[in-house]
Amino acid sequence: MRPLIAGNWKMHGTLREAARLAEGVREGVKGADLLVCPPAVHLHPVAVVLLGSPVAVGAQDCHAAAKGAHTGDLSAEMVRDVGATHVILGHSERRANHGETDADVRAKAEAALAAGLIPIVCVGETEAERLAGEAEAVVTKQLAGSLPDGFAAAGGIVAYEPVWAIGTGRTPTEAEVAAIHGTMRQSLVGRFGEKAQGTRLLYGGSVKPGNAAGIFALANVDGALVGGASLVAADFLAIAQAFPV
Ligand SMILES: O=C[C@H](O)COP(=O)(O)O
Repeated sequence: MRPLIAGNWKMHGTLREAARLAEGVREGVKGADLLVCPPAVHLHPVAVVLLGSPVAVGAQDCHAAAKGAHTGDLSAEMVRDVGATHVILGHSERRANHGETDADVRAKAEAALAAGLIPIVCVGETEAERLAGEAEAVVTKQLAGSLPDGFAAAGGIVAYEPVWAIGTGRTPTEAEVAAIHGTMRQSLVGRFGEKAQGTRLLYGGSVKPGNAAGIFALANVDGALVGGASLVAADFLAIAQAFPV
């Protein structure tokens, strides 16, 4: 399957910096499918910069409701309307900072699918859970609770992001990544059937140009969700180039 390299810009940058970063990615794209996920206020201008290019645009969150009295929130339809095709859901920063549960993430993913957006649902264990030997159980439970029926058929994407690897420069060993991704594939195929063999499983957490090739060579790793390194166009593009195509 074609790899997807997604950049999560989180809460960084001015409008001018977002536009320049998008231009840099647009100028260097080749090979893998690329996606950039700017802050919500930059979604539309970044989508305009990337119009007609192979680089897709995604949001970092959306509300579960189609509309209503939800001050400060954005519906999946609004996100779609301004040019996004994807939405990251259930990132550990939202689970931790906004108390999002698996049920919340599932409801948001349902809203995303209804609006024609491809959800990228994030799962991952904390360091304490990893040390307790619970990583695979935690991830399996998060997948079961966070993914709606129809997720695989609609092209939904899963990102495995161990919480302790995000922004820390630390990563699991390649064997640990391969083990979790294999478990996720099994779990998805068990629930959704053979079509889940085609579900993209991204790895996220301190992916850099220097470690991308080793991670991408692993079975059941179909791309990456990149944070810090996606804020520098050359680094993001170098990560994309590391995928064996
Ligand atoms: O969504 C992206 C992840 O949280 C990874 O962030 P990072 O590459 O800065 O570790």
